[in-house]
Parts: sequence; structure tokens; C-alpha cells
Amino acid sequence: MSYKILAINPGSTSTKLALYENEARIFERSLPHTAKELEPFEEILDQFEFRKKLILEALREANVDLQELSAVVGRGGMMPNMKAGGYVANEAMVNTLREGLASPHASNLGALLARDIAAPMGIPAYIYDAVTSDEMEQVARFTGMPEVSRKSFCHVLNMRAVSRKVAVKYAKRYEDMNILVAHLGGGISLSVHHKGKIVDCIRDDEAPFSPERAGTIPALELVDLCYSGQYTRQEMIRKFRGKGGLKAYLGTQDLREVLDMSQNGDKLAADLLEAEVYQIAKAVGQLAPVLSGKYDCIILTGGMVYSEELVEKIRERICFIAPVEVVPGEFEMEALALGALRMIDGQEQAREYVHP
Ligand SMILES: Nc1ncnc2c1ncn2[C@@H]1O[C@H](COP(=O)(O)OP(=O)(O)O)[C@@H](O)[C@H]1O
Ligand SMILES: CCCC(=O)OP(=O)(O)O
Repeated sequence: MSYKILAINPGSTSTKLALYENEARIFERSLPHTAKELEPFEEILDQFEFRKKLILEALREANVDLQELSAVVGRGGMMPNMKAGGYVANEAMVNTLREGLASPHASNLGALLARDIAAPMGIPAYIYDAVTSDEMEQVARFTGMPEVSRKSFCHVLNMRAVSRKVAVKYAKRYEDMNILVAHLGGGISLSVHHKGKIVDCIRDDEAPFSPERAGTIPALELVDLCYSGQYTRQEMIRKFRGKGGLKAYLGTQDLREVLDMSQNGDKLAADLLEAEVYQIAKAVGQLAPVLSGKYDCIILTGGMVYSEELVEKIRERICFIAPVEVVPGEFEMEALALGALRMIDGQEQAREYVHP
């Protein structure tokens, strides 16, 4: 049986598309969106028609016949009430998104776009491994402020996809392994996978600073900054996500440029790289006791991991915990398509989303 799956991954600066025929990718396209193009949209959900039009144009240009599709799958957004795995992009999910119950992120458009493109074709629309998939243990949820409880929030889609790849190398099932994953992309998050479940994580707002995110900031100084009258709430969020990290110090979120700057004698760039390595290693160490140090492996993944220099410096500091596996880049499009394929052919049951 042959299935054609369209995968849609809306990111903050692009919408990625891929068409899969069973396990084989037959088309892939990244549609970049400039800050200027997105500026007129007050809310992320307002970008829906703009992105949909670009997607349909790109598919038309590539002669993709929508009638041949078997399903459409979008990146899962930030909805509450999610577990890992696949969901039907149903009406309850649309209502949750439209009512603003999901934390703002471009990935929230995934379900809406998938459903809208699938509906006229009479084919299923799914999302897979949403960012907010939450299977955390109770012990991991407490903070010292009763008003704030920790919720799971990480790069679930890529983390579970690379874990499955590494499981093949170890000739084991992902569901039988204990894995610590550090996703080191434009944003950084880390997670602990205990026999197929993410039982704890370090979210991007608790993490090391990243190319474009501030990461953990000492809380009292952050409070002072918020109340300084210098910044609006939106500006503070942008300082944290989008304009933080390497970008805030050096004006670029491109790690390759920062590596070059450091090699050419820029002291700040060199210091930041050292601090980046140090913080990433510390975050791995912070998660080591979650499974009492009993990990099959630690996986480093994401775009930053293309840098051998960075990887070797991190490895040196964390290899005492468990073997380190390096999987550069991200596999989100493949993970979306293969997830949808498992749901279509019945290997995996798609969950029905319930409005919170
Ligand atoms: N070959 C490379 N060497 C070093 N850094 C790289 C390389 N390729 C990408 N990066 C860096 O990875 C980061 C982006 O990671 P990526 O996983 O692509 O991000 P996103 O989270 O935006 O998908 C950027 O800082 C980029 O400069
Ligand atoms: C940390 C959760 C997911 C996320 O922030 O994704 P991007 O780095 O792709 O924006």
C-alpha cells in the first residue's frame, strides 16, 4: 500500500514542507518569512492565511496534486493536555488554539494548517509529538512558588526521532532505553527519556543560553528588569526568545559566525563559546540524577552539533555520565511524516484531543 503524506512545520522564521511517499521523501521546501513580512500580524494565528497561501503556491509550483494525498500532518503546538505521540487535529484542538489557550508559538499553526488543507480532500489531519507533550513525573513538577508548577516543554519531535534512530544503533527498542537528550538548535532544551516517556526536561526558559534565547536568568534580577519600566511585556519576551543569547551579545545567532569571530581573536566570542559549553554540560549534569545516572547514552542533537569543536568540548565534560551519541541537525519533517504513516496504517493509535 502506498501513502502520500504532506508534513507542515511552521517555525518562527519559516514554514517547512515535505512530501513523503511511505518512508521516502519526494519533495521538501523551506519557505522563509522575513520579519517585515510577519510584522503586520499582531498575533501568530493571524499569519494563518498568509502561510496557507504560500504553502499552496509552493505545492502547485512543485506539481504536487493534493488529490493524491493520504493525510496532512502539522507540527504540534503548545496546547495544554497533550501526551507524546500523534493526535487527530480535531475541532477541540482548533477551539483550544482559537481561544488562545496555547502559549504563543508558530507551531500552533501546524494543526490549523493541516486541518484546513486536509478537509476539502476528505483525508485525516494529524499533529505529532507536540512541544507541550507532558508525561513528567509528579516529583518534577514542584517549584518553590505554589502559583507556578513546572510543565513539560521541549523539542519533543526531534528528541524522540533521534532517540529512535540511536535505539536502532544500540539494537534496542526506544521504549526499552534510558536516554538523556540535549537539543542544541536556535533554542536549547534537554529531556530525560525513561523507557519511551519524557519524565523530566529542562525547558528553553530554564536552559543554557542558546544562539537566540536568553535561557535561565537569575530570578530577582529578571523581576527588576520587568518592573524597570524600560520594556513592555512583549519586549521582555523577545529579549528572552528571539533576541537573547549569542544574538544579544554579538548581534548574530549563527554559531558559525561566532566560531569564526572567536578564531579571529574576538575575546567576547571566545568567552561566550566557553560559557555555552560550560552551561550545556552543567544542564546535562543537572539531569543525570533523574535516572540515578543509569543512562544507555546521552544524545547531542540540533544545528549547533555540526560544530565538532563545540561537541568535543561538551563531550569532555559529560562523558563520565554515559556514552555520548552525536546526531547533528534535526529530523522533524521525517518524524512528522513517519508518525502520520504509523497512524494511517494502524501501527499507532491517533489520540483524540480533549478541550481542557
Ligand atoms: N555547520 C554548522 N556548524 C556550526 N553551527 C551550525 C552549523 N549549521 C548550523 N549551525 C548552527 O545551528 C544553529 C541553528 O540550529 P537549528 O537546529 O538549525 O535551529 P532551529 O532551532 O532554528 O531549527 C544556528 O546557530 C546555526 O548557526
Ligand atoms: C523548546 C520548545 C520548542 C521550541 O522552542 O522550538 P523552536 O526552537 O523550533 O522554536
